Amino acid sequence: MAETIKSTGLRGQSAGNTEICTVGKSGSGLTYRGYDIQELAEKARFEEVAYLLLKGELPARQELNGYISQLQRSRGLPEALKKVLEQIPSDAHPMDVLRTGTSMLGNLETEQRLEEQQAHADRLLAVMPSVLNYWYRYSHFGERIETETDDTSVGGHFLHLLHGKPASDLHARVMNVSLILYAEHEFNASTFTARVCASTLSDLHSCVTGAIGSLRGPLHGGANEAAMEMISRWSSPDEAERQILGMLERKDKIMGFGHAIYREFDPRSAIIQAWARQLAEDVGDTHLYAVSERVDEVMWREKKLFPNADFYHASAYHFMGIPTKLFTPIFVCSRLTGWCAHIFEQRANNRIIRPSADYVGPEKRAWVPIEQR
Ligand SMILES: CC(=O)SCCNC(=O)CCNC(=O)[C@H](O)C(C)(C)COP(=O)(O)OP(=O)(O)OC[C@H]1O[C@@H](n2cnc3c(N)ncnc32)[C@H](O)[C@@H]1OP(=O)(O)O
Ligand SMILES: O=C([O-])CC(=O)C(=O)O
Repeated sequence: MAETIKSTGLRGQSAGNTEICTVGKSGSGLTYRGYDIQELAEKARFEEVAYLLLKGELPARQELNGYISQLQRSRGLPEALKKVLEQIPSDAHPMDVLRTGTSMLGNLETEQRLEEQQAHADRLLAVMPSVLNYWYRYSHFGERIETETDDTSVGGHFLHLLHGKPASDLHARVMNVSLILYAEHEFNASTFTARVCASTLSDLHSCVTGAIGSLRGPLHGGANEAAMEMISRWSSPDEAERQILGMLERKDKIMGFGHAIYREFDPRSAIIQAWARQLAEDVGDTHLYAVSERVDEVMWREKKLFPNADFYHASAYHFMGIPTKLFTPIFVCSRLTGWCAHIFEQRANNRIIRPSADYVGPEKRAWVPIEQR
């Protein structure tokens, strides 16, 4: 029995090799192709990190400039995809919109051969903010927006499409860091979904569509939205503390805390926390950031549970005027890079992923005719 519980959720079991990322190893505990997350968040552009993950090495200056131009040129939406997006109601969850948008794109720009995989991954990276914001602005405000902007960064472009004006330097900087932090995380649930799908030799759009479905859940990417809904209910740190103690008493899950691999801290949290603090000062926030810090303190004091990547993303995104339901879709715009890198890796050394199950159902028994049941 103890063995069954331990192995639930495949925890602690290796499911394969990867050259892309380490999680929970020495140092800061998170590296992308050998580069430490802290250094990447401080020094890199997201487009450089995307290049690193998808193509294996950091780009030289010319390669980076070329990549940025390529992404800029690939932001347009086919008319048939716009038509589909216009059919999706305003109360749909935006993760469902991305799932449908990716799937539709797979019908319009189908991956035919393995050699096309890089081009399709780059296209998805360029076009995902367009899919989301075209639907959002049309369904909520009746506007058919132009999705091609001059913005050089994916993060700045995203905010530009959302708000209809170029992002401030501070907001573009925070989006850059956020997209880097969310880009890759080894065999997490959504990436594993993508790899399982890739292992059947399916197409890239199917792998990404499945991964979006896995990321949507509140135990994974959906936790940033759930954390925002939770902290926005409380108007002071004292109220937050009372409510959290009550939730812990009732054995409720506190969204944005804990992790399947990290045991003491998630190295991404302190990085986005510092930006959330700066944004709080920038907008003159009077309580939301303080509420977040108090929840963090109480969770550590009571349970030795720490904020994961999602918790401080909630207040950071909120301070940039991003609607809560778009939080997890931003995660998609970033994690696409990790998913696609893993799809490539799986394809390069493939064997169909097909584990076994321990049967715990009824013993073999006799068929009962329907009249006798
Ligand atoms: C980007 C990301 O996807 S990061 C993860 C985002 N998800 C969340 O923030 C959702 C909240 N967190 C959780 O549900 C979990 O911590 C998970 C899903 C992330 C990890 O789950 P597990 O690997 O099963 O967690 P773990 O084995 O560390 O749990 C140990 C104990 O702490 C408890 N625990 C873990 N996280 C929490 C939490 N956020 N709130 C309350 N209790 C928790 C578990 O219930 C478990 O208690 P038990 O031993 O009495 O059953
Ligand atoms: O690794 C995990 O299980 C979840 C996570 O933090 C991520 O996907 O970024």
